[in-house]
Amino acid sequence: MAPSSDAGQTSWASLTLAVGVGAVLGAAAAVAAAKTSGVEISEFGKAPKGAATAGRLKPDESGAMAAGRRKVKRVPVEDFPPAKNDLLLRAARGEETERVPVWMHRQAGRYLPEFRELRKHADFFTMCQDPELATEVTLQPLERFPTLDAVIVFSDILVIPQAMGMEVQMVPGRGPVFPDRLVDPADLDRLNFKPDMEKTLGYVYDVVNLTRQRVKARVPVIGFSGAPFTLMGYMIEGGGSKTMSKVKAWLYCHPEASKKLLQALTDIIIEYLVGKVRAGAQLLEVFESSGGDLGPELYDEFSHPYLCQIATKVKAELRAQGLPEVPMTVFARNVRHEGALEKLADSEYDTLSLDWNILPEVARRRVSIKKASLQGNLDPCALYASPDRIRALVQDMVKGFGTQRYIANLGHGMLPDHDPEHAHALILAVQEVSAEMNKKTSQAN
Ligand SMILES: Cc1c2[nH]c(c1CCC(=O)O)Cc1[nH]c(c(CCC(=O)O)c1C)Cc1[nH]c(c(CCC(=O)O)c1C)Cc1[nH]c(c(CCC(=O)O)c1C)C2
Repeated sequence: MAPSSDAGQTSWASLTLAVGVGAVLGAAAAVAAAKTSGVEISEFGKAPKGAATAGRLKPDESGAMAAGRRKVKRVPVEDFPPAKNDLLLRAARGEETERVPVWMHRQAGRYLPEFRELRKHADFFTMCQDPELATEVTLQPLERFPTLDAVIVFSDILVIPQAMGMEVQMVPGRGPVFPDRLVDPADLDRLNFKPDMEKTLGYVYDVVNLTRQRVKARVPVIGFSGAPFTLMGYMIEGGGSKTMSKVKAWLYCHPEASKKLLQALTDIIIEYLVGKVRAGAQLLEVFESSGGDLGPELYDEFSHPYLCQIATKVKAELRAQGLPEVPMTVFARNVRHEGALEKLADSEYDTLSLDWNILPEVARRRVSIKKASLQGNLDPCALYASPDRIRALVQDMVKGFGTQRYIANLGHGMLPDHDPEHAHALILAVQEVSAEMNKKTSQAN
């Protein structure tokens, strides 16, 4: 593909700029770090022959691009020490915790000035594809909030449609855009249903592995994927959508083609997630962020079975390959119709992540503590409140969920205009309030 200078597309100039900034940011440090951290720097900045511009990569090109820039010497997963702070993993597995672990969806992102500084110079997908940059962004929240209980690897759910051959642009102020969305079932022929994971998404494995090296066992590293229906939604809508009318039209008019796509996505996601564990991920989260756009019948037919398949098959595959059997979380946003949470609790997911439209005590009543852990669910907009008010809201939330089998988080993600100090207030409040509650309970017993 020739370099393009169309409006809204990244040009060679900005790619060069991004690469240049990477060099400026990293040059001396990266060379020094390379010697100690297993990163090999190979021709950083040299675009491979025929490569697309950043953010517009085709499958083969993205692998070549990442490989052309930097190679990470991956440390085998069995050589990593376990996390010293393993509260998140214990809470997910249903083991006792002395306090509630806390992290935030989208904690590595635009509300952090240090993220925005890097983002000024680099296209979003360039950042995802550069292991040094992506690892740095992944660790930024932990550097700022040292008591945070987990890091989530910086990437995006839309790297899977890219690996299947679709073009995705991240347009500032607009979000993801697919210039050639899937219009009708004949368009499925354009997709690669069996992409070579290492070639197309090996750069994500590099970020996972490098993060695990750099986090130095302080906290667990979370890997994630979008769920099949959520990804299908972006691929057919061509970006975010309020009504989801195009993708839902597919479900009603082309159910068989829809299932063909959902199954292909499921198979890819399974392989992708297993690969993340092989690279070092210690917990996996599956984001069905668009699940609530389906009514109960559509959800039961087009989302739930694929979500379950992912958990069952990822765990079976981890066992078969002798990889660590990591806990899995599902975030089925706005899915709470009768029976839905109960069914997810019966699946192989260890944790259900909840949005803020359900009271903590109601969720805990519906999901037996014997069956699953819960994660969530503070309204992200609550972070606009004062730190004192945040603390009071956290107190209610932790009381509602209880301190065991519970992971505090937002009901969705951090927003770009959040004040990082308010995120800090959330973290500290969860940790102090829950430790205090546990102390009181043990004294009472
Ligand atoms: C920081 C960021 C991300 N994605 C996007 C950004 C902003 C990009 C920018 O700087 O322009 C674009 C980006 N990516 C997406 C969107 C559209 C949806 C949205 O606006 O929330 C945008 C703007 C699509 C996307 N991307 C993601 C989801 C699922 C979770 C959710 O519902 O929020 C979805 C739906 C997952 C995601 N995305 C990201 C992470 C990183 C790790 C972390 O959580 O800190 C994760 C887990 C990172």
